Amino acid sequence: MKTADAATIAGGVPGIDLMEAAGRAVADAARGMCPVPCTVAVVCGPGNNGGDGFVGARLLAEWGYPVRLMLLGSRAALRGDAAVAAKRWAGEAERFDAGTLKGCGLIVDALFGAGLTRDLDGEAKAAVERINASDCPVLAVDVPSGVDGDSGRVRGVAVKATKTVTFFRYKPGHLLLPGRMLCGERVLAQIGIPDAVLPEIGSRSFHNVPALWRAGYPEPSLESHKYTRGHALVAAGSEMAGAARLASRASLRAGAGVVTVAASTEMLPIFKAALEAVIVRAMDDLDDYAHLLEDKRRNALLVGPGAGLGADTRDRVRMALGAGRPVVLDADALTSFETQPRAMHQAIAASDRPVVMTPHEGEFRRLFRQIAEGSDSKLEKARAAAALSGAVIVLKGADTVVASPDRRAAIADNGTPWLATAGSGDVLAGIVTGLLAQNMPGFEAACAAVWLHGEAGSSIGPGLISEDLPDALPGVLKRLLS
Ligand SMILES: NC(=O)C1=CN([C@@H]2O[C@H](COP(=O)(O)OP(=O)(O)OC[C@H]3O[C@@H](n4cnc5c(N)ncnc54)[C@H](OP(=O)(O)O)[C@@H]3O)[C@@H](O)[C@H]2O)[C@@H](O)CC1
Ligand SMILES: Nc1ncnc2c1ncn2[C@@H]1O[C@H](COP(=O)(O)OP(=O)(O)O)[C@@H](O)[C@H]1O
Ligand SMILES: [K+]
Repeated sequence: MKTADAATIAGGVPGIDLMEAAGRAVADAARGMCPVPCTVAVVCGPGNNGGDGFVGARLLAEWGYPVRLMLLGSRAALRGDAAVAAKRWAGEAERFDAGTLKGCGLIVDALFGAGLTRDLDGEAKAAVERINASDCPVLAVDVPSGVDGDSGRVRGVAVKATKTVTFFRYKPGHLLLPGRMLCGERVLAQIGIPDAVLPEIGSRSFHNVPALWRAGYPEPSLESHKYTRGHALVAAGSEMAGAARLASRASLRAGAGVVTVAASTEMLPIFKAALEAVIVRAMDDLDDYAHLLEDKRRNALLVGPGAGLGADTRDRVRMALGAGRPVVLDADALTSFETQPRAMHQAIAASDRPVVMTPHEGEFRRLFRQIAEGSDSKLEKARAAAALSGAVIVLKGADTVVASPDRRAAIADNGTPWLATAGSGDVLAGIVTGLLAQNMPGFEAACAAVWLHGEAGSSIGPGLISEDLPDALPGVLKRLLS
């Protein structure tokens, strides 16, 4: 945002104009929250976030709202645009104390935004605690004060907002937990920063929305046949047949033309009975898997769901990675390398095709312990793991991060807590595999799969079980592709 700001100002738009536009967006949002004028308490901090607050306060007062403005710090200490905005505010700047929020109908939190540099303590912490203790709705300017915009984490204490207005683009902290929850409803306001500044910023962080990958989404043409749409091979292993079934069905729904499930002979009847369109092949040992890999039409491989832990699964992972095809590693395929993660990274390094890993937080910690303990940012954790392993990392959860070894990373926010149900991750792994079978590049396939999985979950909602997810995909895809 500093670069965006500087480039916009260099392009001829004065900084105070940006602040005026930001303040206006805040005032508009406040008016939306309280259409009938109520007393608004605007709590301003010592930097430009406070400057936005001064502008918002002035406009609300012009519109007939009784406004009380409180300032943390002294008016004389304000600098730059914030000092200009404060000059344009004709009213008082009160000290913020226990009594000042009494009788207010709305609080505007303009304490700290992008300039938060350390944990809140002392007077700033007390101010946030007072805001949170009041039962007023809270409108946060840019980010709820105390939330780190880069990581979404709380620096000591943070405002719990009802609504947050931010500018130009969302920041990671608006999408990552707990920041996203503390934002309440999010509003994105355009304040005059042109998109032309984006190349200069060169951000590698994205919101996982279809614009990021839609252009490369595979669609069949009149000339397509099932083999041109790709052939996914799901190694089922000997445990939990349901996991591989869910993944296989999801691969088909994601558009793979053919899906083969490889399972032990004793498990075959279960698969044959449950999956009509899926080809079922016996795999009782590693030779059987090697034999299945000989057919090069099987062009995307999934190992993990229901695979079982141990040497057999590790061997299958090595064989898959050595087979010159895109590979998805999930669940037991990940945990089986808990004591020898480097062996997995080496096998990945030897593959020149995309590899996608889909760990939840627990699996991630097992594989990337140092990274998990060394950073507070889910975004940077996923990025570091992608760089270390050479795989696209899908670090799952309500704020799933997809990170590529080339440092691109995308954060999703379209899922639903109803996805927290057994087997849901197996479906996700199956969707990724189905998209890789259709030659979607690794990062894009993983982003698209996470988005589709989230949409499918959200379209079902309460009562969702994982079996529902593959069958919700046609509706989601119809909306996406039309
Ligand atoms: N960029 C843009 O395009 C636009 C940006 N705009 C707005 O500017 C905001 C960013 O403004 P900003 O950079 O002045 O930082 P801001 O968030 O006000 O905080 C800095 C002040 O807080 C202080 N401080 C920090 N941490 C602290 C702590 N823990 N406890 C106590 N104090 C602490 C810090 O003090 P210092 O570290 O210097 O001691 C400094 O005084 C941005 O969020 C948006 O709202 C818009 O106007 C539109 C255009
Ligand atoms: N609270 C939540 N909000 C949104 N999505 C969630 C939430 N909890 C879990 N999920 C998603 O559900 C899936 C669960 O996967 P996983 O933990 O591997 O489950 P399983 O092993 O049972 O299949 C992941 O895609 C994850 O992102
Ligand atoms: K704020």
